[in-house]
Amino acid sequence: MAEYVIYETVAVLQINNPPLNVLSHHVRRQLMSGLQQALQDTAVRSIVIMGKGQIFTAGADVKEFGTEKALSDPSLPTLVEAVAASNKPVVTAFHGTTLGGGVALALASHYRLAASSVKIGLPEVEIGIVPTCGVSQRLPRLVGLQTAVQMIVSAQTMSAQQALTTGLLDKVVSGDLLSEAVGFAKSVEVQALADRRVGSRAVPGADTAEDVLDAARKRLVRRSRGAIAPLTCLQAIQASLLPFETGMKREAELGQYLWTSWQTGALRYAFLAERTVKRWYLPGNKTVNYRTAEPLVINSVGVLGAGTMGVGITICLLQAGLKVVLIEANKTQLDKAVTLIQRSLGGRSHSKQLSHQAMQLRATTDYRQLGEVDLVIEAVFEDLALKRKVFQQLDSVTKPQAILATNTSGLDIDKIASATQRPDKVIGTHFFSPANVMRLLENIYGRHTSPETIATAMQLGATIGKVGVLVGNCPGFVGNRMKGLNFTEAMFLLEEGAEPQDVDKVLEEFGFAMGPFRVSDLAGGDVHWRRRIQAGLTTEQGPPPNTPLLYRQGNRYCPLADMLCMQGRFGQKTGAGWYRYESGSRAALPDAVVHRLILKHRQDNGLQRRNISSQEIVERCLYPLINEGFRILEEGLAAGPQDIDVIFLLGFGWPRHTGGPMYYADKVVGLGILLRCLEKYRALHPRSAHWVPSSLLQTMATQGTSLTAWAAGSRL
Ligand SMILES: CCC/C=C/C(=O)SCCNC(=O)CCNC(=O)[C@H](O)C(C)(C)COP(=O)([O-])OP(=O)([O-])OC[C@H]1O[C@@H](n2cnc3c(N)ncnc32)[C@H](O)[C@@H]1OP(=O)([O-])[O-]
Repeated sequence: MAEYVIYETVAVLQINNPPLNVLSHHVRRQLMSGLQQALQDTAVRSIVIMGKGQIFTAGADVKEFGTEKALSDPSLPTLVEAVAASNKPVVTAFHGTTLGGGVALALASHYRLAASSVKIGLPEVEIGIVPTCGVSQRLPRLVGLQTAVQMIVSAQTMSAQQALTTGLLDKVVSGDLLSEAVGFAKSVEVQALADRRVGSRAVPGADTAEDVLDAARKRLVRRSRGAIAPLTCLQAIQASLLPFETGMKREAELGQYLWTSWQTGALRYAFLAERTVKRWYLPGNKTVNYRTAEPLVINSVGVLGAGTMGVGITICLLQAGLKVVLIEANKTQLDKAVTLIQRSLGGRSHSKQLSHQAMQLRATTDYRQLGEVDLVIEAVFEDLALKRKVFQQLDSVTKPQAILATNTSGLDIDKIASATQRPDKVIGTHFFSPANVMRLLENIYGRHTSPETIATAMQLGATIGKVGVLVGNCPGFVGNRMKGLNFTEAMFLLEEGAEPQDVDKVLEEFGFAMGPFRVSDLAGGDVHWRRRIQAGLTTEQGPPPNTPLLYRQGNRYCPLADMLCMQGRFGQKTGAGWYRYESGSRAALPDAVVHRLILKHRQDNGLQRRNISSQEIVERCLYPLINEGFRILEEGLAAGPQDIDVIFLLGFGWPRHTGGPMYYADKVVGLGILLRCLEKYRALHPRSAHWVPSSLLQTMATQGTSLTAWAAGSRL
């Protein structure tokens, strides 16, 4: 609701809709009625709009979008325009965070005030909408095109000080916001309003406008990769150069265009899915869930292994204010890691000027220092025997109630847990590289993992600013199990006629930041090669004895990646992989050596080259992965499609504007079309088991059920 209080001649309207003061229908109704009351009351000479609680407002109510409530009177545009039309001065005073619709109210007001700690932002582009309600028209008039583009198109938040400098704020206050706002409102009661109305101003620096917009357009064309919201938002900003009323009409048209696009639905879904997965439960036993399981309190964490992952994990633990004991047997490696960690946390190594966070780190080669930690994250080399040995040691040196987590990217959690006397306290915490940057934490429970251990790992994820997704135990877990198929098919496409750069280009146009071959070169081809060797699919010298080159373990197999690794071409780190890299450069250059290797491979094995369309590349690379997602749901390894989608959005660079693989299949491709496509490729490639449609997909496609509707019904 919104509260209405009078302070002498000032009417204060306070939004009170905890926790985030979103501008839901009942809030808008009360704000509107408060505004009307203040306008009618002759004793009132000015109006303050502010928020109660933690923040001013998180903006429009995203959960109302698509429902009748979003349009019910007063809609947000109606409320905002009523504020703009007020003939008494309106002062908006914000604190905490002010997003979207909150900024719209502020821009329509005559004055803007904020607490010094405020963060101001326009996240609309991230949920695929234009910042309407006049934001795209008023903001450039107030702060200029350059700043408006930065705020609207890149959704960057602004500090109070920046907002003051750019002219978005009239004043930053450090005292009590309510009394400051009331005092300020009183001081402007006699001021004329005409030039305080942002809509009546001209955009400053209009002579350089085209240059600014052109530069932004070029940047966006390069970066948007199929997402339509950023360029549409830019068009709305451009309309601010027109007379205000014309610009408002254009803003509304562009807003409607985005609103009705499928991408907006996908982005809104992604926003909500990231929050839905926090409400975790065991797919096979819903009684074990975020409500019934209590996490342990974690104050100190041990990290075992100071390689790239160990360092990244340590940084995010320290950043969250936890104490960390970092263990590494190799002293040189340990020292190197400490320097990296201190540098990243802003402290200087070997000086007294270490940041407070860096001072919470104890780095040692001595395992016994783990005796007092509450939880250990093991990040040693990806080798089952090694990890089992390490867990045996951890079991003996840590206190009995400590949780033992493994940062494996696909090894069997139960096999690791069985090396200890406390399998109930063993869990997988799969971080993604770089661990201090990537927001995903794939948490994997084993057969014996206790609810308390799961709750603790999920809570730890939230503490360190990650989105934790809980999944069951299977080779590769959810992410790598699905992703592996994408690369498998990408390689088959090389056998049939494509070049690595063709496949990468199509998938980058689809929206991925990098295609599968560039990703492989970045990650290092040797990582998966070792895994294939361990799985018995290949050897360091080539195919295992008596194995056909193009078939392994009953399935079609492409040996091209193995051939590259046998030549020491591991990707960027060796200067060559699927591409070649000039010294010091990360630019992937097509390589004649790879071209000849593929050509020879085709010739040697009688593989016919044909032209492969972009559509086929998308279908071949993405549909088996999606089919595997259905299998994962069928096997009860993920609670719902949202969990899978969040893993791909946050861990694998899946383009957000498509919602994630499962949403894309359900809402963009259509389950019926997906099923027919899988069947078509199954007939063409009978030796690839991943084309066999999952029975869950078959049932849903045949019954015409929507995956998202099915999931919404089954979610806790
Ligand atoms: C200008 C023209 C038109 C206007 C357009 C707009 O304003 S568009 C809107 C522009 N605004 C945005 O895009 C808002 C973006 N929001 C954020 O960035 C963050 O929520 C935060 C920084 C405000 C708080 O972070 P935090 O980590 O403290 O909290 P958290 O993120 O975990 O969320 C807690 C709960 O609140 C829920 N919820 C949050 N916002 C909204 C909302 N607007 N609506 C409804 N619900 C919302 C969220 O789903 C979750 O619910 P659950 O799952 O528990 O049922």
